Amino acid sequence: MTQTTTNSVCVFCGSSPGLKPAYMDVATDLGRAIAQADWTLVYGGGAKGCMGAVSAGASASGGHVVGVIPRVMASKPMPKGHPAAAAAPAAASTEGQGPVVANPDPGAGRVETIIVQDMHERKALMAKRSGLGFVGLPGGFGTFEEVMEMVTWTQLGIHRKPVVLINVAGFWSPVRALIGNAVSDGFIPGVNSNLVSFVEEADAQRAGGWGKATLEEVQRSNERLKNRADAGYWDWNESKEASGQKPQALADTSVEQRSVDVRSLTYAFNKEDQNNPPALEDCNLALTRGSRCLLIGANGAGKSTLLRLLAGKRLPSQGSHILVFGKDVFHDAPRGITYLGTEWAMNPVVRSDILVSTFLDSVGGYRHKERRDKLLDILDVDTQWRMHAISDGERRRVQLTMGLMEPWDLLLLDEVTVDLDVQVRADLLSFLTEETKTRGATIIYATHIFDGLQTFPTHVVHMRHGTTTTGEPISWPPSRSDPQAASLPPQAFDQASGKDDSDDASQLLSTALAWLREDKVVRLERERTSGKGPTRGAKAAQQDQETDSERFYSKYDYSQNTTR
Ligand SMILES: Nc1ncnc2c1ncn2[C@@H]1O[C@H](COP(=O)(O)OP(=O)(O)OP(=O)(O)O)[C@@H](O)[C@H]1O
Repeated sequence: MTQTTTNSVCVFCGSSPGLKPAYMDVATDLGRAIAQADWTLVYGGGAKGCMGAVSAGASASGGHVVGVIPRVMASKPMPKGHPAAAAAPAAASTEGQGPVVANPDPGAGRVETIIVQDMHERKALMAKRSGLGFVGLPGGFGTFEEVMEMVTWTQLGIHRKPVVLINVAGFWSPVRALIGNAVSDGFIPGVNSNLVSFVEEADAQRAGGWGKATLEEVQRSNERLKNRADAGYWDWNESKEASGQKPQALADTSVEQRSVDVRSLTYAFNKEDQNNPPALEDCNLALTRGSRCLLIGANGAGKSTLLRLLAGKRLPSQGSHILVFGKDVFHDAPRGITYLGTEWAMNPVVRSDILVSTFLDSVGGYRHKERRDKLLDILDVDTQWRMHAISDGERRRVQLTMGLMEPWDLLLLDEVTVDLDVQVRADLLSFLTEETKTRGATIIYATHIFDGLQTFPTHVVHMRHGTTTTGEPISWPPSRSDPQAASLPPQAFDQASGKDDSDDASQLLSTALAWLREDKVVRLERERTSGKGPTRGAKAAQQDQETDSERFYSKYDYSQNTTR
């Protein structure tokens, strides 16, 4: 059974416009309460009706909002017959100008959109991202179906999370009556009737609002379920293991079995600076021993920052949780973590006139002769080179020999293969794969170069704007039975990938390309809705005032008179 521990709650509700003000007010209040409690709101990604109100309520109060929306809804105008199309027949869906939720009021919060292929993937992902449980506001068929399926999954043992229905204006009373009928006629065991609970007007008055009362009920029901030994009929992981499939999630492995366990990780370079968002926010990453995980993300997505935090080089914000082999990396660092980053080559010491053999011995090469010699062969290093008189690629090979000589249990690689020639890179990747298979070592590798990597990773993680986009890493090669795979673009499953401008693209490269394009669209949309306009590119530059340097150089621009 899988259980995510982050404080997040998933809200199902209607997205039709023109709903009763009472419903809209409750939705707004719920969003606000979620933000104030510092929980993440996971919802269906719509901008109208209760959906729009709950997300606007949360983001206006500075909350973190995650919208999950199928691609077709995110990119097409409202179809005929949809209540929203009747309200504004000429307008394209605001759920969808581009693959981004057009939240009408992004407020101070962080609105994030995850595009999925279909409704099934949406539901699976929302279920996964909901840490504490599900809340049902008034809605139509879609809402009925979603809340009932989430209850069914708890009854079946697929997850263990409560459903709380907000009974504003008695909207859900018929459902309560229906459950009562099903219990008395023997369709639902009596003990399971409270898998669904209801928040009433009196609860709202007592708690000081519908939102607060609902959050209290979610917590109460969550605790109740946690302590119920008999909740859930079957063990789904057991049945997957029996059929030879890998268990889907790591959440059930003990902390000691995991090599890496990052939960709700947040980090700001400058905590005082309120204008800049943290470099990392709500990152989650859990791996078992022997995993090879690729971090994929655009420049500035937060890959290096995450790797440095994992290496214990920086102190994460309070409430963050980084364990490596069950130990806190900053306060109780475990042995066996090796971090190799690009900054090493900038250090003047490694550019001084020193013999490579002396250099390697100075960092303990003599203690690991066998591994050192193996690496000297793989990386094709001449021990008679002098560090100040070698190429960047050669210096990188020395760094890798040095860093990999001592056996490591967790290797954090930050783009250090960038200047290796293809043969050395391929041999190195084989060596690393072997290390994970024979010694159970774990590797996390951030790179922008995907050539020859298609078969390397066991997992991939997408980082977008400082956060991981899935609660757990996505298994690679991808499998449709992995719930995390819902956030992969279709190219990931396309054996004949390579149809776009990346000629000979592997599925991995096509996936990375699709993700990064989507990330850019999300960023541009976020900039547009924030009212700040573009912050990068020519348009942003045009908005800048003429600078002092521009004035200076235009005055003394001798290049105009120079013959080229
Ligand atoms: N020393 C620093 N001080 C302040 N902000 C920083 C610092 N280093 C990085 N950042 C910011 O943190 C964010 C994440 O940077 P990071 O280096 O982790 O990204 P990355 O994904 O590794 O990018 P790249 O692919 O370019 O290496 C960026 O927005 C960056 O501007």
